Amino acid sequence: MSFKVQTFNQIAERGLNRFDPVKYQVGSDQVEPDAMLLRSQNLHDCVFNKNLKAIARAGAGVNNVPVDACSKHGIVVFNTPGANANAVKELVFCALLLASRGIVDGMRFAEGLTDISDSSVLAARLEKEKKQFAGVELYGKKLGIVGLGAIGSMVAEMALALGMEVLGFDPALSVDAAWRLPNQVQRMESLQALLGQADYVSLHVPAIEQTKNLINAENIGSFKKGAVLVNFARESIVDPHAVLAALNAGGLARYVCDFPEPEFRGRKDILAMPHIGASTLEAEENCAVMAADQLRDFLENGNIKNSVNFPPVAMPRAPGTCRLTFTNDNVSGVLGHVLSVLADLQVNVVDMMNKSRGQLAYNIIDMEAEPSAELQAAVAAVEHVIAVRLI
Ligand SMILES: NC(=O)c1ccc[n+]([C@@H]2O[C@H](COP(=O)([O-])OP(=O)(O)OC[C@H]3O[C@@H](n4cnc5c(N)ncnc54)[C@H](O)[C@@H]3O)[C@@H](O)[C@H]2O)c1
Ligand SMILES: O=C(O)CC[C@@H](O)C(=O)O
Repeated sequence: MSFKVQTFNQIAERGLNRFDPVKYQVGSDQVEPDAMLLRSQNLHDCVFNKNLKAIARAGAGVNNVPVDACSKHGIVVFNTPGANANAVKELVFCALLLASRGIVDGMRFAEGLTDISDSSVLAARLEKEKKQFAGVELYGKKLGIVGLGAIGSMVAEMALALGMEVLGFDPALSVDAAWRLPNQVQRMESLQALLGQADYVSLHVPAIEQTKNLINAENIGSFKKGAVLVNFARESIVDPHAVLAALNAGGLARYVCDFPEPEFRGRKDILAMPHIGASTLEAEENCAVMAADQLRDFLENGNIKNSVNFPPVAMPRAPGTCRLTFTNDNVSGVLGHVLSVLADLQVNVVDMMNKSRGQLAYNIIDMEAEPSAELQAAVAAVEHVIAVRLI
């Protein structure tokens, strides 16, 4: 059994090393790959080859992957939940400080005093001018966190440790995420309520249809006067024109984000970084290793962990068996039909698992003996079966 994995973007070496070179050909030049491994590469206009079985996003957001189209073709899409959350949390801490203290302007000012060569003259000038760069402390301020998943919950913990009050809003909070959340986080019933009370607002929601322009011209007026908006989630979540208008009107004090826009240039009240929230050695390695391991387990065993469109499925392999996996539309009767095909071909089933998620169902069947050549085609021909593999 051998597989081709096509890579996009800079994938950490530690992740690439997880692929055994005897079984895998890995690289950006692979054609007709079994799987793709990527970071922010936009796949929306990509034409997928018929052999493609899986796409692994080494990161959290999957807005660069056409997930619905993948589901239609039975392509499993993975991400790496939480693997870069600490990196983003640390940069949010930095963003809160940058927004509150005269760090950037003060450093630029000091750097700009190039005409002063005497250090005591320089020190006297800096002492005289430093009042322009005075700021405020985070301690005692209110941080509103929108989206309390992997990153939001870590930001909450950090803010509480800094002595901030934390307000949270997440109407879709999972049970696991709720368990992770410190109980001092005050639950807000609406985004509006959070915006009205927070001194700082940090966004940690996915870029999906429901979060497009979540911060917009209608609700930007709800921010507390002088509040700071922090966006290390995605550009589509914030309407930049609404932010610019609020900054110009003095409603918002600062916008710190990971997504520069041409109109942001030269503004002292906007600090825009080049999408570096997850750009740490540790996060890049964590994401690459997790993505690679998930791909390997899927390609070699058909197991699925951390998919955004398929259910989680893992079945230990019964020794000496051959494994059939298939994806089907989640309608009744398909599994029964496939089992009758196997019975007609005199195949003995040793173990099996069937799970569904939304419109899709996924099945693993371990069979006693090596099946005849016609089995895969016979299963593929069953109505509502989308993809079949023999592993
Ligand atoms: N800047 C970067 O480099 C960087 C790095 C990692 C993640 N991100 C972005 O951050 C996002 C969040 O990452 P995560 O790891 O915390 O994901 P996550 O899935 O663990 O958490 C997202 C949370 O948002 C909540 N949510 C969804 N819709 C919401 C809404 N309308 N209002 C409030 N909450 C809502 C979900 O219920 C979930 O709890 C990612 O989807 C990605 O786009 C950016
Ligand atoms: O790969 C990156 O650098 C960014 C990843 C980040 O945006 C994510 O959604 O995890």
